[in-house]
Amino acid sequence: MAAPLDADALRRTLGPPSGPWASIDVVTSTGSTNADLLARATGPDAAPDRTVLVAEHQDAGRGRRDRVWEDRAGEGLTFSVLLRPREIAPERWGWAPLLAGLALVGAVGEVSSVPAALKWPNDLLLGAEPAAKGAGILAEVGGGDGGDRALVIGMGVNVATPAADLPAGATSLVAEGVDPGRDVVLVAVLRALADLDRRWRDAHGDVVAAGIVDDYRARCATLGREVAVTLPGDRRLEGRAVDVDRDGRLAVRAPDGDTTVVSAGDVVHVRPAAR
Ligand SMILES: Nc1ncnc2c1ncn2[C@@H]1O[C@H](COP(=O)(O)OP(=O)(O)OP(=O)(O)O)[C@@H](O)[C@H]1O
Ligand SMILES: O=C(O)CCCC[C@@H]1SC[C@@H]2NC(=O)N[C@@H]21
Repeated sequence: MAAPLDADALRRTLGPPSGPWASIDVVTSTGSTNADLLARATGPDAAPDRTVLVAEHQDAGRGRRDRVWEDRAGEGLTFSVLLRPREIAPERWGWAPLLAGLALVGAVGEVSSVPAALKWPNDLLLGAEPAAKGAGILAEVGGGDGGDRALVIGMGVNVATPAADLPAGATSLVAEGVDPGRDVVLVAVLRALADLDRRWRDAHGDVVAAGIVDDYRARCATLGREVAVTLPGDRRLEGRAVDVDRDGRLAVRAPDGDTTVVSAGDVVHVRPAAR
């Protein structure tokens, strides 16, 4: 097992006092860091804007649609951030997982030369083609409808997990031949995410004006590909992924030219279309 993450060292590295992050805590084990921060979204001890919670291990890590997120203590990086972007109307918060994806892809590029790209809506792909899933993102909204509403963005990154311990279809930085250290990856992600969050808030959530949509399109491996999108009720949509729009939705053009736009919250699966 790699060295445990040291919260004091992380705070020091991010600068006084922890850069833009209000607090950074590391726990040895928990169910889910997303669940923990959602529980602290509201109430007398509500977590402040820009709270970070890292777990060495989660025993109930979850992905989209209540899927399981697997990690092995000391090998993966599992953490969540709680944001209260009051400058942005909650209708625009759907960009959160895409923003986090941009932070991940930027951070991996900074700490390694492993090819990294985004699979819309919430996966980071690592390695040469065919790339595999190296990280996943789960964004959830907590708190009430009022001023205590909060965004919780969780990320699971396969850093030091050996290939043999990974679930099918997954990879890790170590499996791709580099071991930058979980602390180094975490600091790079938190710096990148803080920058993107600042740009997002400064633009009041206008991702076009902030240049965030263009950045996302440039890193999105889904665009230009033939995809099969499964929607609730076993509905299926096949065609070429042609755009990610200002609301973070994917536009899919069917062979007959009809274009359908799908939201991240609606999709069950996005897979390469069978040829
Ligand atoms: N450590 C891990 N690394 C990579 N993948 C994981 C890990 N733990 C769980 N998974 C996979 O991630 C899935 C959840 O992610 P998501 O809901 O994005 O589905 P997906 O399989 O990545 O996407 P899609 O079905 O659209 O291809 C889980 O069902 C599981 O298969
Ligand atoms: O691939 C997915 O569907 C998303 C996976 C998200 C996993 C992270 S690990 C930290 C945070 N806590 C959780 O329970 N899930 C997210």
